[in-house]
Amino acid sequence: MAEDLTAQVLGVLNNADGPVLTSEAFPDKDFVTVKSAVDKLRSREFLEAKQVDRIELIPTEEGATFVQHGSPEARVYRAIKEKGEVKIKDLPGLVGDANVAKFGQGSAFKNKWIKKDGDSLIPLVDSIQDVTGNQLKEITETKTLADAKAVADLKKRKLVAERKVVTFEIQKGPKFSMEFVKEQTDLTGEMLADGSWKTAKLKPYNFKAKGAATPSGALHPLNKVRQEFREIFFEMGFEEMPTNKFVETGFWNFDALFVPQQHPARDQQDTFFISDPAKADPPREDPPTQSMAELSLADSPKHKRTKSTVSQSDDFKQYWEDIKAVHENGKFGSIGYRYPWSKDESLKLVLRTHTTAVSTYMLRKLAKNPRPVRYFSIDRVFRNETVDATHLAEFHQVEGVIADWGLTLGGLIGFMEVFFGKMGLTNLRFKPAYNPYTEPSMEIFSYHKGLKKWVEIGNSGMFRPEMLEPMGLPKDMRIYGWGLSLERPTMIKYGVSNIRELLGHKVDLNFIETNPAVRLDKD
Ligand SMILES: N[C@@H](Cc1ccccc1)C(=O)O
Repeated sequence: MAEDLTAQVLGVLNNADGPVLTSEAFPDKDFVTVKSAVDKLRSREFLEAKQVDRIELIPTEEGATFVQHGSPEARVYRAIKEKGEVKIKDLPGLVGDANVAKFGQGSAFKNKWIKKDGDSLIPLVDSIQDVTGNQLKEITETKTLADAKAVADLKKRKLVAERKVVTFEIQKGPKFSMEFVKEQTDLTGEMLADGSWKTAKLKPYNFKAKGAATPSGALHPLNKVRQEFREIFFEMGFEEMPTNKFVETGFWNFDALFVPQQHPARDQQDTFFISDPAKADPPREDPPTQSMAELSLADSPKHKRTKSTVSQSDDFKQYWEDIKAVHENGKFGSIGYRYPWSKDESLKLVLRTHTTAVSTYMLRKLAKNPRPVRYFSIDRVFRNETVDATHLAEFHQVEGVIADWGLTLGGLIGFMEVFFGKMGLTNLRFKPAYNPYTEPSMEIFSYHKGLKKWVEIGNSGMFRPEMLEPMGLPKDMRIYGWGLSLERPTMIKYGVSNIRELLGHKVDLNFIETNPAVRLDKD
């Protein structure tokens, strides 16, 4: 830490009648030490200070030799004068330096101090004034030289250099006193009790101080992007679906969506199966309830139904039978997949592989009171995938569903343009794709300017009659569905190229705390 000069500075001011230059009062103290004492005293009005910058001259290394031995021309003159006559070839030996002899001779000729006489040199004058040597001596002593032309000359000859010196001109301030009492920053209980507050010197508030950063929680980037998506959905008239169940039956995750039981997605490689319990009760008219709040209430132990009260309504039995029929032999105008449908397979418990399971039971509920609706959800899904830079075994799915009469594929494309347009993605392409539960199906691509290529941003389609008709939805009702991951736009927005920097134990908490708010508009 810098030495505390406060007391000395006060002492200097006490003995002075006017302004004092700190560089003169404290020639040996470094600038930082002086500044810290001056600042401390200035902030409490013990002194007033003005910063004064000035340029000082200092002789260079070569200039310093002139101060010591005189200029080369003076050295040459003195050597010749002393001997009366000097052979040119002996001069270097006499002045002790070949360069000094060479340059000194030139200048001494120019000054008309010496002249040539055959191969000897002889003096022309009785005495000389070593102007350059004297100028450099003066500079060494006073750090300045009045003659500006001479200074320019010396600089050109690299005999002096300039140095900027920052100093303070200080004088007594309104609260000057020799006693530097540390100001109190707190009015404490003890001060009130013992009366010392009456005489205490309290430090005035500094209303300009920025204050220490308050430690606080921070939203994860995924949550910020999620919130942006939610706002887009709400703005477009969507209701949020209750997605707080990660475990589903194969029935709701696959069968009700017309995903055949042999479909590769239902493989151990793609789906996580629950081992304990491995199987569920037959699906029934149960939750989902209307809201998130109701759903969590229904899940609470107080409201938990016991097995004895579980029964399948006739209506639900019919749904179950229709799903079996539509897979096995076909129904509702479909020829089905023609394989023996297994009830056990549909009762297997899985970590949901998509939130479309939730959309499905919301649509089944809609069949009770068919009307145009717009639903969305943004929540976690699980896939037994090989983990790499862009894939984890779990991610968040953004999902939307629109039910109405008279919907067409053109309408879906138009809607996608509006929906993704709100995120700044305007240049879309649609590619025919396949989902067991939608026909037609389309993958949605957007041109990524940064990556300079088309990237897939979502999957969509119109739900199949094989899925909707067993639910009891009107035959002429059409339903769009689409899904995308929350991680991909988040990674693009925050410039994260490895998903492990976004989720998991390698996440830098500093990044989470300081990352900016996101705006899903044009890049
Ligand atoms: N479930 C699809 C998304 C989707 C939802 C609804 C309709 C069509 C597609 C997926 O996981 O990619």
